[in-house]
Amino acid sequence: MSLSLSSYPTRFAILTLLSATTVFFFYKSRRHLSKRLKSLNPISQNPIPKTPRGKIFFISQTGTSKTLAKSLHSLLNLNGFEFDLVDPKEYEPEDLHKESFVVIVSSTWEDGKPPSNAGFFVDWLTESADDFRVGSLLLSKCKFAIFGVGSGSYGETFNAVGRDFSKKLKKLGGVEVLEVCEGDVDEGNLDEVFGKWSKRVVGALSSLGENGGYMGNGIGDGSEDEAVSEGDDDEEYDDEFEENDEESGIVDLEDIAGKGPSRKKGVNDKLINGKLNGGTVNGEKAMVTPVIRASLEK
Ligand SMILES: Cc1cc2nc3c(=O)[nH]c(=O)nc-3n(C[C@H](O)[C@H](O)[C@H](O)COP(=O)(O)O)c2cc1C
Repeated sequence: MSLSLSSYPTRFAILTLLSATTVFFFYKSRRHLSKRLKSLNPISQNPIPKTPRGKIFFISQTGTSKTLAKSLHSLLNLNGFEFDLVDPKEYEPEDLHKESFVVIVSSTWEDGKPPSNAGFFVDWLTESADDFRVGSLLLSKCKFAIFGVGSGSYGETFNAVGRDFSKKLKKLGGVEVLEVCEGDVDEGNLDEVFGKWSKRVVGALSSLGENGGYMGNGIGDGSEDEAVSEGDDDEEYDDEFEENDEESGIVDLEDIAGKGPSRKKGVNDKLINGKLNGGTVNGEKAMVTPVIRASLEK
């Protein structure tokens, strides 16, 4: 049977073939175009991960530390560093491991204890730091600096809380970027000491920004003149950062890291067995240890 171009079936077959080819190439070119557009716009595919804003915690009974923390907050904002001023009472310490930079301004009270707004925060840190299974990498992404407010007349417990914070955060892997600064209300120069220390915080943040250790939008280049907006103090800031002390003693870190004691209701509510219910034991708020929590979430 001979095929003639003029025959109806042949024309129909050619037309069908042409249509199918056109549809195929149209589809292919659209896919190619959309792929190209995506590759030209990498942000839509790989959004830049959001680094959490820094946190300034004020731990204060009568407001002194809170006032100082507020002034540091203004100074950091003025220098382009994004920080939140936080009352630890309102903070979930379980989120600490997500923080990139934490500043604590804390006073010390009777018997070297912290003010009441830090009760849970301190208990959480103590439990976590004392539990060898939590490990020393829990806060390894968190850099921190501490300013203590106390009175020298209390002798051994002078600024005990600030020093204790430093020890516990370091034990959990936090990286202390400045030595604890111990302000003494009895000396009459607390504001001045705090002002100098604040400048060193700005300097440290500027240096970290350059090294990619902190993703604020700091405008300084690490020099004190540029980083600090007021004052004429020429004290050098200390930008030596302590290396993360990676001590061993970690048991099943994957299960436990980032899971210190929690006050999140959902977690506490899961503990039943007649012991814990609604996050309380005999009417008191329950502390869930990392170990209990890890086994709950398995
Ligand atoms: C009852 C009492 C106990 C104190 N105990 C200590 C202490 O043990 N160690 C210390 O360094 N300062 C101690 N202080 C001093 C406070 O830390 C100081 O007054 C500080 O300015 C309070 O800051 P705040 O208002 O931020 O809480 C104590 C003060 C009072 C009134």
